[in-house]
Amino acid sequence: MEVLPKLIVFSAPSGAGKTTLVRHLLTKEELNLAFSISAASREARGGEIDGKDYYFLGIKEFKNRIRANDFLEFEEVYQDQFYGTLKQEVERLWGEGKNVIFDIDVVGGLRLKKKFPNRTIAIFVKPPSINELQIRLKKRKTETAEKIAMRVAKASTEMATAPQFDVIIKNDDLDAAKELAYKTVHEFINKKVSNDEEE
Ligand SMILES: Nc1nc2c(ncn2[C@@H]2O[C@H](COP(=O)(O)OP(=O)(O)O)[C@@H](O)[C@H]2O)c(=O)[nH]1
Ligand SMILES: Nc1ncnc2c1ncn2[C@@H]1O[C@H](COP(=O)(O)OP(=O)(O)O)[C@@H](O)[C@H]1O
Repeated sequence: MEVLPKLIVFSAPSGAGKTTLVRHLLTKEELNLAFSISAASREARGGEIDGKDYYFLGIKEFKNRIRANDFLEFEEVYQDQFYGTLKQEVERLWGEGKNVIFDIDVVGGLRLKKKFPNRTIAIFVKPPSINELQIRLKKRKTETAEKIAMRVAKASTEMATAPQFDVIIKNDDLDAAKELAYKTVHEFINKKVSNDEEE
């Protein structure tokens, strides 16, 4: 048993606070984390940088990469909007000796856990209520009313997957959620686990 680089997965309905928690953990050098940059089928929007925010592949290239079996996991998260984790991204970060942290949807998160059961901790971020999700998304001002409605509509199905995760962090009081996230991740990355890469 060794202390191998790990996968730290944060999944949640949109607006629950996973990006906020992931960003907080990335500031903690002792956790030795690197963010997994996902591939997206859409083009970059203003201000977004290819290879930093996402690898913006475009739909044609994304589908080619699916056919080439280049993804560890991918999902059509919203209609015609594909997101996925490229195998080479995780290999790149593990090659640097980093623990890889993911901000991905619930289906993708559970898929990674199944692929690497020992090396992954799957964390579900639970909002106080679905109503609160809507309030947070409105306040965030990054989505149109239509997009918010689409995300909120999906939230109940996503909430139902929570029991399948290793840990549920309720994000009501943000400081308490940050503290629990830190403690959970710190403990897991120092744990000795057997290699399950082939499973
Ligand atoms: N399965 C999967 N989901 C992802 C991945 N990357 C991002 N997502 C999810 O896709 C959804 C859309 O992301 P979001 O940042 O809200 O949308 P954006 O405005 O297109 O960047 C969120 O639920 C993310 O967690 C990935 O690599 N795999
Ligand atoms: N505990 C909290 N209380 C109030 N607002 C929060 C809390 N956690 C996050 N937020 C805010 O809610 C919005 C959604 O959080 P974000 O991290 O972007 O969620 P996600 O990545 O899950 O979509 C952001 O504007 C964030 O600042």
